[in-house]
Formats: sequence, C-alpha cells, structure tokens
Amino acid sequence: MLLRRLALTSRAVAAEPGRRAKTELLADCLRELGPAEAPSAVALLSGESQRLRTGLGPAALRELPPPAADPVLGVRETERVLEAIAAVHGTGARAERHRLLAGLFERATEVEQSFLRAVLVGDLRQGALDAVVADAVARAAGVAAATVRRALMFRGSARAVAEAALTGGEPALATFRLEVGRPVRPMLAASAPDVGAALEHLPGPAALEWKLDGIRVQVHRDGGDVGVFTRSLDDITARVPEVVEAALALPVRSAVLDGEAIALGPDGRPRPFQETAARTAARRDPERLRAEVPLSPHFFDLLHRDGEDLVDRPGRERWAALAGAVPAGLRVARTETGDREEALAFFRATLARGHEGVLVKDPAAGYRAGRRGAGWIKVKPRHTLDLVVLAAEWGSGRRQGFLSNLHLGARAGGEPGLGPWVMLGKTFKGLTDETLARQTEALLAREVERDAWTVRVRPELVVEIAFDGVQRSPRYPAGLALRFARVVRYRPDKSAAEADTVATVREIAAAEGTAATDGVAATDGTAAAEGLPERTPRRTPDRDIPSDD
Ligand SMILES: Nc1ncnc2c1ncn2[C@@H]1O[C@H](COP(=O)(O)OP(=O)(O)OP(=O)(O)O)[C@@H](O)[C@H]1O
Repeated sequence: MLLRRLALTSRAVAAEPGRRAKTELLADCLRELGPAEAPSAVALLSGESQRLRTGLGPAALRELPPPAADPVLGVRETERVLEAIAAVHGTGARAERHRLLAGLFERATEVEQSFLRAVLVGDLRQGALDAVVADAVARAAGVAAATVRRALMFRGSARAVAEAALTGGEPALATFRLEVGRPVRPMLAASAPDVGAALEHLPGPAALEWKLDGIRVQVHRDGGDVGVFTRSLDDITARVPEVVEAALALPVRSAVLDGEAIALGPDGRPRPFQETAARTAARRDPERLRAEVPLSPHFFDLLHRDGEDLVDRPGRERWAALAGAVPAGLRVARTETGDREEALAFFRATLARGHEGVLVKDPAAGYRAGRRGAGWIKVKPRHTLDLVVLAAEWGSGRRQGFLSNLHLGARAGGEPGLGPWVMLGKTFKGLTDETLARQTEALLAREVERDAWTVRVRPELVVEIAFDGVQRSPRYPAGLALRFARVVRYRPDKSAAEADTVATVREIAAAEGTAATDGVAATDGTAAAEGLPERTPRRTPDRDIPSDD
C-alpha cells in the first residue's frame, strides 16, 4: 500500500478535532493496510518514530530533493529505509544518512514529503497521538481498546502490539504480560487544583500519599538480579547502587516495585530536586556521588511478588502486599480517608515536611499505564504546567548571546480552531546561568527559523513552569495567558506529546474563578486564592508578558 494513503490520513487526522473521528479515520487506514503493513504505519505514527529518527537536523531536511510527481513509495518500504538510516554509524555516517534520506525524498510526493518531515522531527501534530493510535489499532483488529492498552503497558513497542492485535487478536495480545526484568509503562496521575476537588473525583474514601519530588524508579528484582528503570523506561541500575541494595535486602524472591528515589537531608526533608536529578543523570562514579548525596528509595506500589502478578488487584490489596514486602521506612507515608478536613490536614502536614504535594488515589483501582481513568490524582500547592518551548528570544545585557525569553506552548489537545501548539506566555524567569547556557545550546540544535530577535524551534523541549494564575488575554490564541510564569526546571524525561493541554489550563482558570467563593484554594494556601486578574487587576497584560527587550 502506498505511503500516500497514510500521509493523507495523517493530514486528515490532524485536521479533525474529535477524538472518536480521528480514531475512525486511522482505523480505516490500518484496515486497508492490513496486518503486513499496518504495524509499519503504527511505528511511523507513534512515538516509535523516535527510534526511526535519522539524527539529521533541520538544515539537512532543507537540502532534500523536490517532490516526485507520482506516488510510488510503500509504507513498509519507508519504515525500512528509516530504520536503515538510523542504523548508520561510524565515520561518514552523516553523509551516508543524508544520501539514503535524499533517495527516499526523491521518490516521495509533496504530501508524502511533508508527512516524512513530521515523522522525522517528531511533529505529527495529531494530539494525544499514542492514545488515538492504540484505539485505532483496537478498532481495526476488532478487539477491546483496553486489551491493546494493557499490552502496550507491558511492552513499550506499539509496532509489536499492533502486529499481535492484527494477526492474532485477543489471544495474541493476552500473551503480553508483566515480565520481571522488562519495565512496564508507568501509571500516571491526573491533577486537581485542590484536595477537595480530587476527593470529588473519586467514588469512595481515598488514599492520600506523600508526593515526593524525586525521580520515579521502577525496580525489578529476580533473585539476585536487580534492574532500576526511570519514568521513561531508561535503565539507571548502575547509577543508583543504594536502590539496588535496598531491593536485594527485601524478603522476596522476585518483585516489581514502583516508587520514587530522593535525596533527603539529615532532618528527613528533601534536598533540592537538582541534587537528586544530578545523581540519576550522572553516568560516572556512582559510589563517590552516593557518598556525597545518598538517595533513598520510597516505594508506593507493588506490581509483582514471588511469581504472582498484582497489576489487576485493587490499590488497597497492592498496598497491603507492599507493606508485607517492604519495611515502613522504605514506603511513602499514606492515609485513607473520605473526610475532607482529615485529607486537608494530611495535605498540610505533608507540605510542612517539605514535600511537593499529595497523591490522592482510588483504593479500588487497578494499576493502569498512563493517565487514563484518573485512579491517581495529584494535588500541589502551587500551579505548575509542563509546557513546550516553541521559540526563544535573544537576551540582552548580561544575557546577551544567550537564548533567554522562552515562548511557552501547551498542546491544543484537539481543540478546534487552534494550531497543534497554543502559546500561553513567555518567561525568562527562574533560569540560572548554567540553564541559560544549556538551553541556548539545546534550542539552537532544534532551530527551525529565525529573525533578528527570535529563534523558532522544533517543539521538543518540555519545561516545567510555575505561575501564579491564569488571566484572560486577547493577545494569545486561546484567550488565556499565564501570570508570573517562571521556569522550575527542564523535564528531559518527558516528550512533547506528554505536555499539558489547553484544557488543563482552562480547568485551572475555572477553578480560580470559584476559589474565592468555596474557600478551598484559600485554605490550601494556593496562589489560586488570589482570583482571576480581571477581578483583582494587579498588572497590565502587557507588563505581565515579560520580555528581555
Ligand atoms: N506517592 C506517590 N505515588 C505516585 N507517584 C508519586 C508519589 N510520590 C511522588 N510521585 C511522583 O509523582 C508523579 C505523579 O505525577 P505524574 O504522573 O503527573 O508525573 P509527572 O508529570 O512526572 O509529575 P510531576 O511533574 O508533577 O512530578 C509520578 O510520576 C512520581 O514520579
């Protein structure tokens, strides 16, 4: 089947706002492609295109041959060429990669070329694409979406899951199981503006746990073998010997644990996040670094113990199993309550100990990859969003020569009338000199175009932004802008597809609108208690959008 079919579908999916309609369009295309070629299409569309990246920058993409008049490229063939390009290494690799890519582009029509460019820079503008692809695979294969998602949780490769679904249906998908030693996609949390709102989302009493601001660790132990994996499933076993030792000391033969590793001070309060991050990022000298900044693991879930899978068990049972396998000092603090006042007291006590916030969890929910289902809800005292850097302005004065003022975008998430990325504001606040230098380098590597002041970049870098509120602003595409935005940190463990959506920002704005009347935000001490700016104007919109100029 011609690549043209997939490229046109991809374009139609991007233009279609409705999630269900997106899924239909893609499912039709996958059905037509059939079991032999649909897995290649899934690999091209999904995050796996990462694996197919050629390592060639935008300059190389500009120097490619003009489009062919007639479509000749096949889907499988295209995947093979991209795989071959990604596999080229050693001296002369750059030239060889470029030669292969030029050969591919030479044979691609205009619509195919633009699809390929999007695949290569990871910019397939389709919003929540992984979820749409998973649902479309289910539909094309005639299996339940939950079965596909479950298989994806156990096996990162969407291609492998698509192949199994389309050739062997439910029975083939059922063979994807938790395997000790192979990391599973982690369960993630939705967020709520305050504890009361989080409790309302859950059917009955909730469990509240400390939200530790460390690094997510998934620990697999099989006898004397231990593997430690991050949120993005990178293997960091060699960097965290103390986590390995803690796992080996547990009274189990095999286990899969989920938790957070964090550097704590002698008083038990968290040390600055950067210290934990530096530990898990450093490849060298783990023993020396360990002596300087020891990490302690704190587990909050148990997915497997001694041959028994617990993934589908309710949270309460998994927690009981965890308590039976892991000593209290290595577990996160937790309470169960349906009472709002009690929950608030736990939240305040957690913050008083220096932690970031709480996780409000449904004790009846199974462990499910991703954010779907909202069995876990996080509540933090301040607003933060994970946004994508769309462009940056050159700094002035002390920051001359550095890209400083960041243009911040949320995912449109399929909202009609908006592009794929929705700009919400700019900031140069919160950047240390070191971050400034690093971000300049990282942004220039992603340059798409520039004028005298601004460099527009590929939307790939995710940055965590704190802000004081959301204000109405006709100058921004969603009619909303962030107040007093500042950089908390870059999030190299997140991809742009995981950035927050405009819908989340609208929810925050809506919650702020009610904060002054229901009083919850005020008692939590959140900035939201200040209310929307048009009710309590403090600065003009112009001055709220800081610029280095
Ligand atoms: N008790 C806990 N239960 C679950 N996750 C926890 C807990 N304590 C800390 N965490 C961390 O909080 C995260 C939950 O929030 P989420 O799933 O949204 O991930 P995130 O986007 O990395 O969150 P954030 O940026 O707010 O830390 C987990 O990924 C984990 O790293």
